[in-house]
Amino acid sequence: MTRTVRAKAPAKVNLQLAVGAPEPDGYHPLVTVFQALDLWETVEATPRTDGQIRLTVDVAAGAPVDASGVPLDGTNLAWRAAELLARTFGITDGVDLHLIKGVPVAGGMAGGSADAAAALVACAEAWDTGATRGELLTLARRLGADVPFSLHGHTAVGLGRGDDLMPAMTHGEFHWVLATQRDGLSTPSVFAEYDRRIEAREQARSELEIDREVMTALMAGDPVALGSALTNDLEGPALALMPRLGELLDAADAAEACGAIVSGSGPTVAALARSRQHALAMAAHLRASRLADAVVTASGPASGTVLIQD
Ligand SMILES: C[C@@](CO)(OP(=O)(O)O)[C@H](O)COP(=O)(O)OP(=O)(O)OC[C@H]1O[C@@H](n2ccc(N)nc2=O)[C@H](O)[C@@H]1O
Ligand SMILES: Nc1ncnc2c1ncn2[C@@H]1O[C@H](COP(=O)(O)OP(=O)(O)O)[C@@H](O)[C@H]1O
Repeated sequence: MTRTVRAKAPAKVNLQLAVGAPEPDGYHPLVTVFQALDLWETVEATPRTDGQIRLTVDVAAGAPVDASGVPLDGTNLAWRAAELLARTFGITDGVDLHLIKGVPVAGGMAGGSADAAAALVACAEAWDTGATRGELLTLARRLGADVPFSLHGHTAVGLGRGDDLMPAMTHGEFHWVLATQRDGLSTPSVFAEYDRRIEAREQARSELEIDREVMTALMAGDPVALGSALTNDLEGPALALMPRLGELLDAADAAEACGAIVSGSGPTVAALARSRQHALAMAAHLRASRLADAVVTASGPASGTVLIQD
């Protein structure tokens, strides 16, 4: 009897994103601190005996997601993850993949990477590959820079392309408000804008170091200290491509956010609150500003990719 296996993977926000000059292959060396948030992508995998992969997409109830830009073919990251896993483990079965999206598309929150991580975990189980977590992590790195963190979750430092992970110590829960836009920003175009800026200045950031203030604030569980330590080298480029995000950052400031930042390559704005209650008040303020298409609250750190048991 065929059975359906479900896995869920978290969204992320970058608490620090320091970007170096591009390498010859176009990729940029990063020092980043990721935090997983409790907004989830769910992937359902049902084996097929004909060797084919098929993919369908839904939106989770109430999620701020316009899924019209999600590819339904072999370019979808979840599809690529299933293909890579099958090739690696000599699997001849196919799979029906059903994605239930809870993370904005092209929002700088790694929704596609979460789908890839969840597809790896769900298909590994559905096909009974016996793959270890370490083997899945190796495949995740081949799928994209953010995919290993989607698998790992919690809070972690990312080096190299962002895919060389070290767990970070944290204390307690952090409460976030996420202001999303219907129009996404493409990650390569934000990195390209970053490159134009460093060419104009004729130099990139000279040192790439883990921000001690971020690490100390995480260990202390101190949202005020963490809020003032948030940094993102891609924020300037994202603002240049979508200037209205500047008004959202100002609105978060006016709502007394501990700190607010463009998440990764944007355009989601992530604002850190003092408490869950403050997050709800800030969300109401940002909704009333009408500067975002949707505003949701989330908490971190959330777990990495896990199987959902029925
Ligand atoms: C910027 C970040 C920050 O966490 O995330 P998002 O904000 O997009 O979610 C990541 O570095 C994005 O990771 P991800 O989206 O997985 O990247 P990939 O699919 O591997 O690469 C997409 C494109 O991003 C650029 N890229 C990505 C990672 C990196 N270290 N240097 C790069 O220059 C390249 O132009 C690459 O072609
Ligand atoms: N499973 C997927 N979900 C969303 N987008 C996907 C997926 N697979 C491929 N894509 C493509 O990747 C782009 C970036 O997607 P996403 O991961 O949501 O954003 P970001 O890289 O900003 O975190 C999308 O615009 C889409 O073209």
